[in-house]
Amino acid sequence: MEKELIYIVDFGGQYAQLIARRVRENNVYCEIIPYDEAVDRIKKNNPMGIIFSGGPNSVYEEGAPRVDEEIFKLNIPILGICYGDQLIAQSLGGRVDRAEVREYGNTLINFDTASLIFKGTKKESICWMSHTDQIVKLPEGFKIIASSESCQIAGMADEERKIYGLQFHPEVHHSQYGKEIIRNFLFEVCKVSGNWNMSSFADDKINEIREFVGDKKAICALSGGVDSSVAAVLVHKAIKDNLTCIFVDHGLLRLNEAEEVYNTFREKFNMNLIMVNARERFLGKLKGISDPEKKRKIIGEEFIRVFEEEAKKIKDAEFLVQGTIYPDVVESGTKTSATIKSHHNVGGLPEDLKFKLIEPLRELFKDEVREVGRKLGIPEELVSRQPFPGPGLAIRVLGEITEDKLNILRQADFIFREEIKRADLDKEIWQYFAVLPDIKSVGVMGDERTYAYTIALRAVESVDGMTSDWFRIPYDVLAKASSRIVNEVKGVNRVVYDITSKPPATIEWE
Ligand SMILES: Nc1ncnc2c1ncn2[C@@H]1O[C@H](COP(=O)(O)OP(=O)(O)OP(=O)(O)O)[C@@H](O)[C@H]1O
Ligand SMILES: O=c1[nH]c(=O)c2[nH+]cn([C@@H]3O[C@H](COP(=O)(O)O)[C@@H](O)[C@H]3O)c2[nH]1
Ligand SMILES: NC(=O)CC[C@H](N)C(=O)O
Ligand SMILES: [Mg+2]
Repeated sequence: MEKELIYIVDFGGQYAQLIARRVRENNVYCEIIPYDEAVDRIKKNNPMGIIFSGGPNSVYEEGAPRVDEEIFKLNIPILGICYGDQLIAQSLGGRVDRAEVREYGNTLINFDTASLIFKGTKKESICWMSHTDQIVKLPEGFKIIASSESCQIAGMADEERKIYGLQFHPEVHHSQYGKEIIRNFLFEVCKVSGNWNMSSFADDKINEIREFVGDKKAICALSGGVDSSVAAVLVHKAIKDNLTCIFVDHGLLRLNEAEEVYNTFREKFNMNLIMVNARERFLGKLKGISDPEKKRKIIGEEFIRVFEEEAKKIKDAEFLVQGTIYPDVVESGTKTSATIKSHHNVGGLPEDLKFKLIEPLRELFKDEVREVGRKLGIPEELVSRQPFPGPGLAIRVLGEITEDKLNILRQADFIFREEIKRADLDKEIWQYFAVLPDIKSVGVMGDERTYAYTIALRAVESVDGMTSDWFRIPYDVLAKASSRIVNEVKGVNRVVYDITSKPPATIEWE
């Protein structure tokens, strides 16, 4: 069966990944590509449709991102959203200007329901807008298909050439017929059949990897977490015993984690597995370092050095498999998106990396990775495991890392996790852990003054880790955890609960 591909050209829009979601939800495979590689990749891979994302720039500014106009001559349907819409207009001879009335949020829009892209919608619909510019002159061959009170050209189309532009955002949850519009573009305009799903994703990747690796060998950075386990099983299906998994104990794991991961993998999977004790070298390199980004980069590099040493012991091990997923990539910063934090496996990689990387999950979100894992038959307890960041406790001990602080955090974290489990909340909460902020405060214990550490507890609900809210843990569970931590962990005299969503915070503290 021919693979149906949709490309999303990213102009730095906040919602580029949401567009990808919406497409995949329709059983259509898609990838997000940077605008300056768009034409080359489109010509090479011949997608059935192209979606231009929104973006923060104004198309008429100097240096604003654009695509080679050849893209409009390739005879592939295009849907432009917001910035993408404006770019189509400007590139094809229309005009874009600053709008007199800017529109943000809920806006009532009139659709021309005769247009293919609005099939099955109603004439009046609430859509989500977020723009300061607007199209003031249509390009030749286009007609208006949507208008709002202050934006006459809220939608335009050249139905013959199958080029559509929308000023509003159909990809966001709040746009009333958003899903229908995306579906119409895919099925009515691009004529996809929707034959893709997570099983075909896995099959495709397995074939691709088998071809890519040939009879060489690969090592897999295995953490025991969801992403690397799914990646390992996928690659193992492709190259069997030519894969060796390497689990690094960097001294930043949780209480008993190293043994648990090692034993689970030995028991459940029939794969080559090596555990490396690299505690001293990681902690040595991190000594005296308190800047979060520096810590992340040191860890990223040290991981690779360990993998290099291990790879030397295996003949022809040229490939490195990592369980990188899309949020790791965006948050590490791309050409168009800001660096929020350098995930060790992306932004923390050293420049002189010699391995050829295999990252089969790089385009997916966490919940999609879990779905792939289930399709591959990975046990549910592993697939639904809560995420644990590769840099481990290094980014939960704020400031300088010491053995002493790590031990305090390990014990507190263990108690918190135990109490969550006892309260039967472990399946409900997306991620939960303890943090050791670098602060001491005064307390009184047994009539004596104490001056000791504070532990912060964090628990969040999320779908994909991109946004999250703090979990409303019942007070009695918090009370129990707090009292146990202060009583059982020496060096702690205060416990606080983090009640911030993401954004504006992030899930981890560093
Ligand atoms: N201790 C480790 N040993 C070897 N590789 C690791 C280790 N920790 C992380 N990695 C590598 O870095 C990648 C990113 O780590 P990350 O924690 O995001 O993913 P994960 O552990 O696979 O899944 P999860 O997000 O569920 O914890 C992993 O997929 C894995 O390839
Ligand atoms: O592989 C990883 N390497 C990292 O460097 C890293 N930093 C954060 N995380 C995990 O990613 C999700 C989002 O985290 P943040 O809101 O803290 O950015 C959360 O689930 C975090 O635990 C990491 N995973
Ligand atoms: N959300 C967007 O794509 C915005 C596009 C453009 N920067 C505008 O303000 O109109
Ligand atoms: Mg992990």
